[in-house]
Amino acid sequence: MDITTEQLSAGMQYQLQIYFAGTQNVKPQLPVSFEELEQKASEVMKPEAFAYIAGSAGSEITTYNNKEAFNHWQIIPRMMGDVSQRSIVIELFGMQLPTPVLLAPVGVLSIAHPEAEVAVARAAKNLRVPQIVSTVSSKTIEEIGSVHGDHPHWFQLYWGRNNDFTRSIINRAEKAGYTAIVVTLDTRLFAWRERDIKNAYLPFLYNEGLANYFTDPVFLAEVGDPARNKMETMMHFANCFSNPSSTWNDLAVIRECTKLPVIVKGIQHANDAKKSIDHGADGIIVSNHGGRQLDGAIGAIDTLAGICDEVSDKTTILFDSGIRRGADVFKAMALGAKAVLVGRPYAYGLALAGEQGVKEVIANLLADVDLTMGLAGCNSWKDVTRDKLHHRN
Ligand SMILES: Cc1cc2nc3c(=O)[nH]c(=O)nc-3n(C[C@H](O)[C@H](O)[C@H](O)COP(=O)(O)O)c2cc1C
Ligand SMILES: CC(C)CC(=O)C(=O)O
Repeated sequence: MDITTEQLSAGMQYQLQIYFAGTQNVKPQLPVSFEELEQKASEVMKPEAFAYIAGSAGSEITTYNNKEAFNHWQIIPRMMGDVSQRSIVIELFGMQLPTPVLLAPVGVLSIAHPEAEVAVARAAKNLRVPQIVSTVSSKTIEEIGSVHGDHPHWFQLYWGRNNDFTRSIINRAEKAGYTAIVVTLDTRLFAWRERDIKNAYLPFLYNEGLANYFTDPVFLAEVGDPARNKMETMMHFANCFSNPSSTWNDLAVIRECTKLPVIVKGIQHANDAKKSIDHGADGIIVSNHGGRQLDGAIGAIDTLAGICDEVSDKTTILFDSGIRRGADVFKAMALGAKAVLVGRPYAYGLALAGEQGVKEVIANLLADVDLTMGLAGCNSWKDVTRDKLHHRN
């Protein structure tokens, strides 16, 4: 009997196409493993731009902990269930999405590729994966939003002292079709990043990542011509970018600005998860910013179980920081996440091959997710439960 492609799983079909291309001497364009991808990106990018993306806070132990912590959780596979009809579809904020992966907000992407977030948007739309667009994107939220059209795209807010700017930028995001607002809480201070300090490199000082500020009526009304006085412009940017004196009660400002779901990013403790719910957030992203903010922090995946135990019946929980492979996605979902975000891997894909590079990196990850689910003996995320994991300790 011939095996039809319909009988093959998505992940296997994808993999067989790669092997088949190999018989014609066509090899994948990009390295498949994250470690080789990162290495290759380091060879083609400007050293200071690569260091900005790859780097983390201080000794970079938090990024190491993120990776290591995934090894604390080990998958216990089950045999001989029928896993021929798998689905990695999820539901998120009333929306059906074909996969559990979202593209994390990654700012200043013009340091990786001239088409920056616009190339990412094209790839995301093609793969039907939502993109979360950063306030400090290199292209404007309107340019990126117009690529997406009806395809889901969310806006990530850097929330500073200037409430008029906050209202203005949320309003622009709503008009440009963004369907959720992600408020990042772990970046109220800019971390001590040794690689960037050594290189004396901060992309904003080269106008990278300022597209949304330089097109915002509130920002422009205060600054006038941004080229006129660079120092003054930077002071206004800092004012709009962060506010270390804000407290939970201030979340009301954002809640009052929008009817869209508000999701807070950077939660690492169950009590903060509870606070965010009490103050009107519709969801949380358990994240330590990929290790880029607090040096010496706990590996992000190790905080997920406790947070899910406390609040998963009250809110929607997403996860990021260190997702590199299908097994990482499986573990986060088994611990209780409803979806995951991926950061650096797609930034490297972008640096190496633009839109096509982002597509390849994410398509590889999705095939791996599908195969991991099947090999673990699961058909859908309903089957991916805590009892499929063993905690090594
Ligand atoms: C170069 C770079 C820029 C980032 N910019 C933002 C940003 O603008 N807003 C934000 O909330 N998070 C930002 N992040 C953090 C990501 O959203 C995400 O939390 C992190 O990259 C996940 O970890 P991973 O890179 O290990 O996948 C950035 C991360 C990187 C690597
Ligand atoms: C302005 C920054 C803090 C952007 C960012 O989130 C990052 O570099 O991690």
